[in-house]
Amino acid sequence: MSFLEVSGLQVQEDGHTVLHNISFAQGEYEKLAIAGETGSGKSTLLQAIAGLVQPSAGQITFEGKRVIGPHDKLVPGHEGIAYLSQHYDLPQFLRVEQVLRYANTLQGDEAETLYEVCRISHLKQRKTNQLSGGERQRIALARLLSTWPDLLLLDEPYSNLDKGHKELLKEVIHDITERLAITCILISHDPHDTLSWADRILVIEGGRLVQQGTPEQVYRHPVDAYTAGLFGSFNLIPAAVASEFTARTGIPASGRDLLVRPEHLKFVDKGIATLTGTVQKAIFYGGFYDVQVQLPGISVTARTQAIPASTGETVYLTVQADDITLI
Ligand SMILES: Nc1ncnc2c1ncn2[C@@H]1O[C@H](COP(=O)(O)OP(=O)(O)OP(=O)(O)O)[C@@H](O)[C@H]1O
Repeated sequence: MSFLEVSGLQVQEDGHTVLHNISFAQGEYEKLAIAGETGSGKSTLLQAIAGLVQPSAGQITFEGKRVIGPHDKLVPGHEGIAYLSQHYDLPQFLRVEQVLRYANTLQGDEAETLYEVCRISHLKQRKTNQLSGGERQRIALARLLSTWPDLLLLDEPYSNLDKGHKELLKEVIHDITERLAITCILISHDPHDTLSWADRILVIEGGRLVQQGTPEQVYRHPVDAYTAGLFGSFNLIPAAVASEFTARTGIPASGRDLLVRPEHLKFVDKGIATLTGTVQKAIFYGGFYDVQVQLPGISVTARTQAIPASTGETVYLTVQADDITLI
């Protein structure tokens, strides 16, 4: 029995199918992230898991029991599952301590641990209208967790936070898993948040689950250009010029397009190069340069720590077989 099992889930809104036949399972304490472009159905998927959106087909099973949709339940939601919406709300003009007391089902020490984990112990005497966005969010989170759910669904928790509040919230989310033993699913549009945190990432495109895998798998071997683009920049090499790239790699010419990440195109000496080109321009990004190189038939971007040559000069490149994805 899986901790969470979603099978053949379909959701319709206003006559449109928003989620198509989604199936996956999550183990207890497995950190699952959901990635996808705006409008792909990520929030709808979390809301269906929370029992807040009615599936039109399929089912969701949590800890062995079916999650009931809002059409079949007087008070929508599931007591073991908490959903932190992008649009959370706090009561106005109350002291934080009052907000938490009204929601709280926990006893003294447990409640204090929760407030400590959420980094809000020092805010209890403040009024809710005297808080920053990051503080409000951590209080909303503590209020939600005071029912001590087994599964926490976080919908874009880092959007609209400055760097300091974002880093603090990352520590809070880490401690929610480690200290409170609550399993999390997280949506973020920033690949740094998902790649660095998740055990597994689900990629949603147009309401369909198009790939699931470890961060390394989805980053290094995306199934298509859409998935590749969610996690960073890439070069799309059309099949017509692909043989130049696969030369000396042992990858057979397959008539398919290739994906290569900029950092996987390496500047090398002429003797071991597979590609010869001309530097078009180099753009400085702080920790690295993106160098645009004109090859026969295509311009590519290679990422490097140091500019290999001046504009107009010849450079030599190579790429390893493992770093090429056929699509
Ligand atoms: N209640 C609803 N009524 C009609 N359409 C809806 C409803 N809820 C969602 N949709 C539509 O379903 C699609 C998926 O929406 P959803 O909010 O799940 O996407 P998302 O991937 O979370 O987007 P974002 O990243 O912008 O939050 C969108 O086209 C949206 O307009």
